[in-house]
Amino acid sequence: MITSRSTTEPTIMECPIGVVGTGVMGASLARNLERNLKQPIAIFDLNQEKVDVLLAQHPEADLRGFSEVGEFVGSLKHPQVVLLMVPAGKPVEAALASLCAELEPGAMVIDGGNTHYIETEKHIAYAAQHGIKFIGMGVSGGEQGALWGPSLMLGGDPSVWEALKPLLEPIAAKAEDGQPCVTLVGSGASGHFTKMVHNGIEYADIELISEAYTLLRSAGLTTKEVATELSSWNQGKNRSFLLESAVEVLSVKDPTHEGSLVDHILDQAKGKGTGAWTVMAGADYGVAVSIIGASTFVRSASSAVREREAWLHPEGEQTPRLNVSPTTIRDAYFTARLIAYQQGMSLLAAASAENNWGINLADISRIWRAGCIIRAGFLGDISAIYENDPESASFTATEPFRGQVIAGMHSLRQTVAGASLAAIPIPALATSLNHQTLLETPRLSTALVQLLRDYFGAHTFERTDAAGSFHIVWEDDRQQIQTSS
Ligand SMILES: NC(=O)C1=CN([C@@H]2O[C@H](COP(=O)(O)OP(=O)(O)OC[C@H]3O[C@@H](n4cnc5c(N)ncnc54)[C@H](OP(=O)(O)O)[C@@H]3O)[C@@H](O)[C@H]2O)C=CC1
Ligand SMILES: O=C(CO)[C@H](O)[C@H](O)COP(=O)(O)O
Repeated sequence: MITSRSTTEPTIMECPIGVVGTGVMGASLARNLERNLKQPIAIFDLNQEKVDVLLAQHPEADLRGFSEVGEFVGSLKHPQVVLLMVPAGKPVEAALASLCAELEPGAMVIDGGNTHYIETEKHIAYAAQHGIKFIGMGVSGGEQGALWGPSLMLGGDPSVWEALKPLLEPIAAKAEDGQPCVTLVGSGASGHFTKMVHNGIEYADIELISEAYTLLRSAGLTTKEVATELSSWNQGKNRSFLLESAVEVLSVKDPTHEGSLVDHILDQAKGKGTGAWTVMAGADYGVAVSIIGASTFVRSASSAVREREAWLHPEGEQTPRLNVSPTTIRDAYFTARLIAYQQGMSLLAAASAENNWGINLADISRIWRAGCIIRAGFLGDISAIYENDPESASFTATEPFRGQVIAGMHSLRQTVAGASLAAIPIPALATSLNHQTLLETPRLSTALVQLLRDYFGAHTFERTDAAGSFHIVWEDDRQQIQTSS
């Protein structure tokens, strides 16, 4: 059944793209596509009511609604292009299976949801059996971004990008220089991997801002004053969407009680999985994403209600007093934020090398300049560093960031020390300090780690003065033997 309000005639091969899933993101993206492509857009949802509501609420948009997959597919121009905006997991599998039965070989199915990249690899193989290209595409920007300009991270081959460019560039966010925030980030599942890492950085920055808020409150500022302080931080290259969002949410008064809304919010955060996936990917690829880890586990620890109750401090909710200035907290936050972005970039580089995805970090930082949740004023400078040196080991070790990190480390140290003495938990700031200190330390405690592993498990060790692997015959004469050259 066709439920389009825009036409009484059946829609056959008129739509350049169809959207499956008309929830928060799908509805906004369908409207964005219609507004920018100025062509009818097909929409389909298992929940017919959602389609009807969308059509009723937006009579100005030429959206063609369908309740039957065959008719939905029949409304698409060739090559057929479908954008899936359904929850990850079973809904993607179910939607893909029903589409593969209807679409013609050569069709393209884009999954714009937050699907785990390993699942994406399976979907690519499944669709290929039907001659269909499955494309994992990270979409960031939330509901408003989807409507007015998201950042889009596409994974696939160059022919897919050529075909989809005319559909995606018009709907993507535009950076200050007018460039659209969409690109082919690499092959295979790299689009979804990139979005996952984006969300990992999002977890870290949200936690760092939240810790800075707590510290500023402990330093004696009211919530209103914290909002003003954060607003003063949100300038020039330091500005970011998340800082701007913090200023906005901290300025909201509680609708039912005295004071700020934030004072009446339960201090137990949850997540939908992308932060944890980033931590697991870090472990898989051997990249320290420790700040993202700390930020993910804060949410778990905050929600461990029984354990927290068992340890609750007798002084209850008294705010500890912190003797660190707002300027020092600001510089600590700016420094930790750069270190967190670097961890995400390092993970992208490692996974790309391992999978031959061909991810270009300059392009990724370029398309994160607008539209996405982690957009920030300094991403243009990060992009320039990777443009100049695609193999750069670390943008933070390169100017202008190197000088900023060196200058900011003292503030980060003062802040972490002050918070520790005042018994204020700041896992993300503390982890940033430790991670950066580790990178700057000429000789680490991991020498003893090597030796202990060899002692109990004959895992061998490497030496500073000779190549190859060695083992000590611990239980005998403690001779050193070379196990490989
Ligand atoms: N919300 C956000 O800010 C962002 C979300 N994302 C990701 O985008 C994806 C979609 O998110 P969102 O729009 O928030 O989700 P919603 O739950 O709001 O919308 C999903 C819609 O898809 C429908 N649906 C489920 N299964 C099928 C199917 N097999 N065929 C057709 N329609 C189906 C659902 O119907 P029903 O209601 O009956 O279940 C629902 O209407 C997720 O992967 C999410 O993680 C990405 C970026 C930001
Ligand atoms: O994808 C997004 C933004 O780009 C979502 O906002 C993000 O996934 C929220 O994650 P969580 O609910 O786990 O905090």
